[in-house]
Amino acid sequence: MQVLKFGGTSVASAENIRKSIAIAAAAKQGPVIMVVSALGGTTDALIGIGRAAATADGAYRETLNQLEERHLGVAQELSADGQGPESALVRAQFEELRQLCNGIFALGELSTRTLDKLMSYGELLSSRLVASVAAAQGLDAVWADARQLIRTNSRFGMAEVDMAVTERLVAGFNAQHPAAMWVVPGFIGADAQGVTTTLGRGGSDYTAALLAAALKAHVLEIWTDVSGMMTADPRLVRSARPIARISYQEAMELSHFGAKVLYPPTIQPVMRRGIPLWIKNTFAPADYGTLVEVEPPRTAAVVQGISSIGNLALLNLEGSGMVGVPGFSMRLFAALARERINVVLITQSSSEHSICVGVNEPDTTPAQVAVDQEFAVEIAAGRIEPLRPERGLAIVALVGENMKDHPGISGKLFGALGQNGINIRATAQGASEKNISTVIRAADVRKAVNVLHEAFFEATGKQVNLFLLGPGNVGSKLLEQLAQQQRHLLEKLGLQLRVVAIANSRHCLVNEAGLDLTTWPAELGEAPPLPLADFTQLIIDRNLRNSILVDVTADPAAAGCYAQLLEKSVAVVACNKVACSSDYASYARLKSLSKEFNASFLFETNVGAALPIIGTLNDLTRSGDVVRRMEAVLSGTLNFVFNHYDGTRPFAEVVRQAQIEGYTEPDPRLDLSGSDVARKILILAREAGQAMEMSDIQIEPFLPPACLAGDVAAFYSQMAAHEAHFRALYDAATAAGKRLKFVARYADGKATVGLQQVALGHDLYDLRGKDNVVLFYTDRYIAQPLVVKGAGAGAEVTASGVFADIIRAARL
Ligand SMILES: NC(=O)C1=CN([C@@H]2O[C@H](COP(=O)(O)OP(=O)(O)OC[C@H]3O[C@@H](n4cnc5c(N)ncnc54)[C@H](O)[C@@H]3O)[C@@H](O)[C@H]2O)C=CC1
Ligand SMILES: N[C@@H](CC=O)C(=O)O
Repeated sequence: MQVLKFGGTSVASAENIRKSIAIAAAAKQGPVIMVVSALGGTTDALIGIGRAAATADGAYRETLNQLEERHLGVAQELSADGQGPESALVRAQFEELRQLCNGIFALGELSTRTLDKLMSYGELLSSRLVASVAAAQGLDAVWADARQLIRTNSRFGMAEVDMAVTERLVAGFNAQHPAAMWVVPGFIGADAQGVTTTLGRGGSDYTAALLAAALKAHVLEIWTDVSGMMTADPRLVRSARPIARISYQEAMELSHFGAKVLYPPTIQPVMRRGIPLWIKNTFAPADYGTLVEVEPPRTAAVVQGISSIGNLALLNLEGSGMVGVPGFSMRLFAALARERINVVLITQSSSEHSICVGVNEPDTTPAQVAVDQEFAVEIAAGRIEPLRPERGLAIVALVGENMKDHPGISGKLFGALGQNGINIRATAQGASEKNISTVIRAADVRKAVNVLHEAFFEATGKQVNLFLLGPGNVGSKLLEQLAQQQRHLLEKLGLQLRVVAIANSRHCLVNEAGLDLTTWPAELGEAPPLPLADFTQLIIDRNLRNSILVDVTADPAAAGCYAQLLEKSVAVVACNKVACSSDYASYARLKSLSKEFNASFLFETNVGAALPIIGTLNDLTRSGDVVRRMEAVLSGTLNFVFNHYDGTRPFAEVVRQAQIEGYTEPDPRLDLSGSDVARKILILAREAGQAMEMSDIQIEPFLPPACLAGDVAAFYSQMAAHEAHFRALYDAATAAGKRLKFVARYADGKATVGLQQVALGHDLYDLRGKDNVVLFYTDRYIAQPLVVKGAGAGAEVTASGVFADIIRAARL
């Protein structure tokens, strides 16, 4: 004996009905019971018709005609010569329906009893059609009226089944009709008086389970339009995949919490009898689907699925008067039960100071009224607060029986949500540890489910969403590197980096699915402008998981956006030095926001481009070492200039070459004035633990003041005019057998930057090209410093440093 249930889409057209009959006819373990739903969309249409008729809206007649046309169309297609009994059958059913609706119209009333009768026609029609066609195909098929098989009470709309009577009725029918195939309407039953009832929306699954249990079937198959229960809602998570085998308990948890594939009450009757339940796809019958059974083989999967349900409200009952007083919970739940309000989730703090329950959002106001009435005396006496509802929430839950043997699952769950700025309003976990539920903002559901799916199901492919400001010299190199390394990142690091937005000061290009990193330059030129504030808001509003702002500008305004983003747990990676070298309070605030909101704030390239200078300093201080002194060459531009200037070419020309080769700041006066080096030593001192300000750095300029008096063009012409000054500096150093180096020094909370003649043998003497070097003297590195040295400027290396920070932020 095999019970197969076909859902609304599986019988929505003549073609689908033929497919479904073919599947049932091929069933190996006959006899077969086919339980069918109404043609997709019929039940909603019938409800609409009934409501219209009850409110004297004559339009119900037209809708009824349309519904009849649809059923007649299917019937005609199904009957071989267009003259089969199916059309007459449909007409007869619609004649009854018309009379019923006219009665509703005349009375102006639609009781739950009448609504059940009205809705039953959907399944009565579909099942009669299927039975007739199956018989016409030569199958030994009979139509079995579920109202003579499923006995319920008279709770119309959601009738409860009397299993003992149902089993007797099913056994009696079985004895009288030993046909190879029964076709049964799902969803409906009848009470002791024979009045039609319904089992709740989705109840056809339940009908099938009841019959399977009554007949002790080998298997119950639910044929639907998806290939089984998925690891998450596929409308939310593109990479969701079917779960092959799952326990009854897990299936129950998943179906209760939003996996719409299965009507939750379905599992209980088959579980009681240990009958396997197989969810299959009518449109892809070769797919394995999901097998729900007593004890599925143990796999490595700890979490089987992630479920989500929206439209939730939390009701918070709080007050000191509750502590240690028995009976408060009982009164709360009794008050809700009296209003027939379903409690979806419960949590209570161990202090007993508050109880929090989750209810369906539409129940919020009735719940609030009922509870405030119940506790009116205590509220008036100030012993408890009036009920505080919070709307706009949702539940996201992890489901899996193996969770109970694995520590760290909750930690991973909370960590993944926390890193993405998703605030958890309440949690619930039963002692069985099959389900860990979190209540979050409804607006965060998509992000949360994706983040958790990545954390628990996707060993490779964490999606990271980048928003890039400033595709200039460094930024465009970075985009080039990202494009080249995408495959490597996915294969080796399991990172799927997507650039969602690129903005320069004139245009902004956005694509949530990820921009094409080969065509962006042309597309950006055509893209509309987007003010910086709107760019920041775009990042927040898109609310994408693992979002990172990559600031590759030199703009103070861009740096001004970091705080707002960190507060939303959006990570910030910056080679822009403005934020870390502005006033100490702002720098410290960003560092603390990064900690508080668990979002990386990384800026390794602020000093020495991609050289691991800040990382090394952090490693030293994190392990308890104390930086006493630093000596450094921190300007790639100045090192390049003084390494290349020997009087044979004008000084200004060498500076211009440094700019063309991409070592200078967008404004080269910052390099030549020493300000850029001052910013860098300030950042190092701060990272070493000193609360220093820019005004604490002593800058010893070597440029004649006239060079900095005008704009960049004047800067170049003034340098040319002061060639003799630069020549004299060079000649003096050479005469002393020394080299010119622009040196930064930090010791005892004080720092200086300035041009110096460095003698042969000094650590800074032999520093080539655009290299940087930092010598750290610490409590552990006393006589011999820890030295970091290498290329300290240039678009390629800087971009690679930003890239490394992005990877760090992504892997947090
Ligand atoms: N070149 C180097 O060796 C190193 C550079 N850096 C830093 O890299 C940053 C960028 O330098 P480059 O690429 O050479 O400069 P760049 O001038 O070539 O590029 C800057 C880009 O930022 C854009 N931009 C400016 N304001 C913007 C805004 N409000 N919104 C969006 N885009 C904006 C500009 O349109 C331009 O595309 C600077 O902060 C610099 O200090 C850091 C380490 C080394
Ligand atoms: N302009 C800077 C670039 C890196 O910060 C330099 O020359 O060092």
